[in-house]
Amino acid sequence: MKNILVLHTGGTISMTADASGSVAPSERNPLLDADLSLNGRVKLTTEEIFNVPSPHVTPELMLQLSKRIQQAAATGMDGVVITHGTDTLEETAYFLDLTISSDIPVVITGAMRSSNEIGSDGLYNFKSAIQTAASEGARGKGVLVVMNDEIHTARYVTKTHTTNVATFRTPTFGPVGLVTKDSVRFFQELINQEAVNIDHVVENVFLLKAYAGMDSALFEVLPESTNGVVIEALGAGNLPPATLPGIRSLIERDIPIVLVSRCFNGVAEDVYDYEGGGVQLKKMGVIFCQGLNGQKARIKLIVGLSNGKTGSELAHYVDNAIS
Ligand SMILES: NC(=O)C[C@H](N)C(=O)O
Repeated sequence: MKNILVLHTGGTISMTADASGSVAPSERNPLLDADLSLNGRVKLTTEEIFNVPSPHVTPELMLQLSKRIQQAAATGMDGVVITHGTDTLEETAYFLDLTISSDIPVVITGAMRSSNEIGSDGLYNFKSAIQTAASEGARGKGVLVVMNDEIHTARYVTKTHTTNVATFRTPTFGPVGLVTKDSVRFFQELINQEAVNIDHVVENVFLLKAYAGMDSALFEVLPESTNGVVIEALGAGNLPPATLPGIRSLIERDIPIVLVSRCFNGVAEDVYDYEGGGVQLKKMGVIFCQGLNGQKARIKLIVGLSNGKTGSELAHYVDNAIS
């Protein structure tokens, strides 16, 4: 029998739709009444650690969740399942992946349809997540996201559709496993990454998206207290030339700038050697982050800074996304 800790945090999976179709938190989380012991194979211990829609989730709440999971691992739990709203699920999942050092399975899930809607996917995803957390194959694989029968890594999964139940996808690399009625199968090797220890989260790390004709205006209005900036750059990792004065002034202020691509697939690299091209940006000191999307790169920058990393150590930590 596996002892699994369930941590409910809120989101559509625990919400109810009213007669007009508007969705809001339920008076009582319907998942609390679900009997999902998988025919006596698992014993669930359930906590509502918080109950918020995921747009209300902050890095501070992610840290609280991370600490609770580490404590559960230290006190003998065999696995952890987290239910979460889908809007920021990928950010929480990646934050946990970067900060939890235990190798017990940690699985996060959510739902696209609330508990009383036709075709509600919550209970089913919850069951799949429990199955995964109770499986031997999930050990040592970092934080996993289970939705719609698929298993994805926290590092690369992203929400791709506003309503479709098949919203969670892993661009470029694909899912790492599959949940069937009775089994959990993994079909990709996972890359391990060492977790870092943090006891607080650094604030004022911003995310900007590049666009045709972008200039330095947004860089110039960043507050004095800015600790870091992530830019979703164009294509393989290029920016319009008019952004360069803004980039230069941030680098002169020792504010780390991390660059990812705004493209859905692929990695950012210093390929182009023209004004604003990746070669020039890298020479200026911009950190290229390979394979993460903007919101994940921001989480990684927050975790790195909160761990006290600076300079080349921070650059190595942030850019080392694939190897
Ligand atoms: N499907 C969902 O869970 C979306 C909801 N707005 C949330 O993230 O809390």
